[in-house]
Amino acid sequence: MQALLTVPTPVPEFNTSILKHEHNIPTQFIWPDDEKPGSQTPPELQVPPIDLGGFLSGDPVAVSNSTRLANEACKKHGFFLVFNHGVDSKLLAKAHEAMDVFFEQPFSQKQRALRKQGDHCGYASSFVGRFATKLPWKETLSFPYSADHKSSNMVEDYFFNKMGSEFQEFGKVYQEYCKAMSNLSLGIMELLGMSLGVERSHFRDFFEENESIMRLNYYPPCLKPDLTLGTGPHCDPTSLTILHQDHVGGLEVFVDQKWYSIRPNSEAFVVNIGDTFMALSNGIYKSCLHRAVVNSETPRKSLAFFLCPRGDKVISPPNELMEDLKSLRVYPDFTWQLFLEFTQKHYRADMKTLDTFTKWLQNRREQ
Ligand SMILES: C=C1C[C@]23C[C@H]1CC[C@H]2[C@]1(C)CCC[C@@](C)(C(=O)O)[C@H]1[C@@H]3C(=O)O
Ligand SMILES: O=C(O)CCC(=O)C(=O)O
Ligand SMILES: [Fe+2]
Repeated sequence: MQALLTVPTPVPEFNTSILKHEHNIPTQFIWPDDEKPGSQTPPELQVPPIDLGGFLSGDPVAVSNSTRLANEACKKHGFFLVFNHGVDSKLLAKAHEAMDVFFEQPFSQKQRALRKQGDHCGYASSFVGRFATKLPWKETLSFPYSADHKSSNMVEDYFFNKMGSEFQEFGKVYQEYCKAMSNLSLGIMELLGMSLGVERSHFRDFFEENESIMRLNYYPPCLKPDLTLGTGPHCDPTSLTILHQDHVGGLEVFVDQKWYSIRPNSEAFVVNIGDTFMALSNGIYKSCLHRAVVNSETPRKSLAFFLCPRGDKVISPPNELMEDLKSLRVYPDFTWQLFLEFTQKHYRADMKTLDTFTKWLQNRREQ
C-alpha cells in the first residue's frame, strides 16, 4: 500500500496568484509519463441524457427509457447526464458566483478555512503537506451536509464559524444548494433502484438521512497543462457524485482503455456511480476511473456533491441482487465512516481504492 508521507521538503504554498504565472512547474506537480494528460482533448463520451422529471412523473415511456439508459450506462462506465432535474437555475448561478467570491480572496483569508490533517472538510490548496508527489493542480473547499432536519443549518453554521459573519449569505447559498442536491440524489436513487430491479424505495430510504460532502473545485490555469493534472485518475469512493461543470471543460472518463471528455452542459448535472454504490449494487454498477485536466488559458470550476450514507450504516447489497447463487458477494460488509477514514488517513483514493480497502479490512478483521 502506498505510503502517505508528509512532504519531505517545503513546497511553496499553492498560491494561485503566483503559480499560475510559473513556467517552471515544481516537480511535485508533474505527473509520471503514464499518467500525464494527452496534448489533445480526447473524443467526447456519448453519455446518455436522462429526463429525471419524466421518470419521476411516472409516465410509462419516460420510466422505461430512463431505467434502460441508466442500467446500460451504469453497467458500462457509471456516468450519465440528468436533465429536467428541478434545481432552480438562479440557485445554480448563485452557487457558481459564490465560488468566485471564495477562491478570489487573498490566500491568507482562504486559510481561515484550512483543512486539518486527517479531516475531509475545509480549504486545501493542492494538498501540499498531505501528499509528497503528484500534487493536484487545484484548490478545493469541502464541507459537510446532513439531511437530518435537526442539522438544517449545518452548512451555514460551518461557514459562520470558519469564515465569520461576512460569509453568512455564502453559507445560506450552499445550505440551499446542498438541500437541492440531496433531494436530487434521492430521486436518482429511485431511478437506480428501479433500473436494478429492486424495490423503488430501497436505495432512497437508505440515503434518506445522508451525511454527504460538498466540494468546490477551483482549477487555476497552468502554463504547462500537459505535465499536470487538476484531479488525478481516481474512482470516487463515495456513493454517487452529482457534478456541475462550468463552461470550460476538463472532466475526462476512462472507458474501454481510452480517455474520453465529457462536454460541459449548463442544463445538466453529470452523475457518476462511486465505489460505495458499486458495493451496494454487488458490483453490477461500475465506479469508473476519471480525472480533471487543466488548461493554460482560463480557470475552471466544478461543484461536486458526494452523496454518502449515514456513517454507521452497513454497506450491504439488497437480497434481490444476491438471490441466485451465481451472484456471490463481491465486497464484504463495511461502514462508510470506516471507508472514509481509510481515504483520509491511510490511502490516497485512486483507481483501486475499494479493492485495497477490502484487503485492509480483511487484515484488520484477522488480527
Ligand atoms: C471521500 C472523498 C475523498 C476525495 C473527496 C471525496 C470523493 C472524491 C475523493 C478524491 C477527489 C479522489 C481523488 C483524490 C483526492 C485526494 C483528491 O484529489 O481530492 C480525493 C478526495 C480526498 O481524499 O480529499
Ligand atoms: O472537476 C471535475 O470535473 C471532476 C472532479 C472529481 O472527479 C472529484 O472531485 O472527484
Ligand atoms: Fe471524482
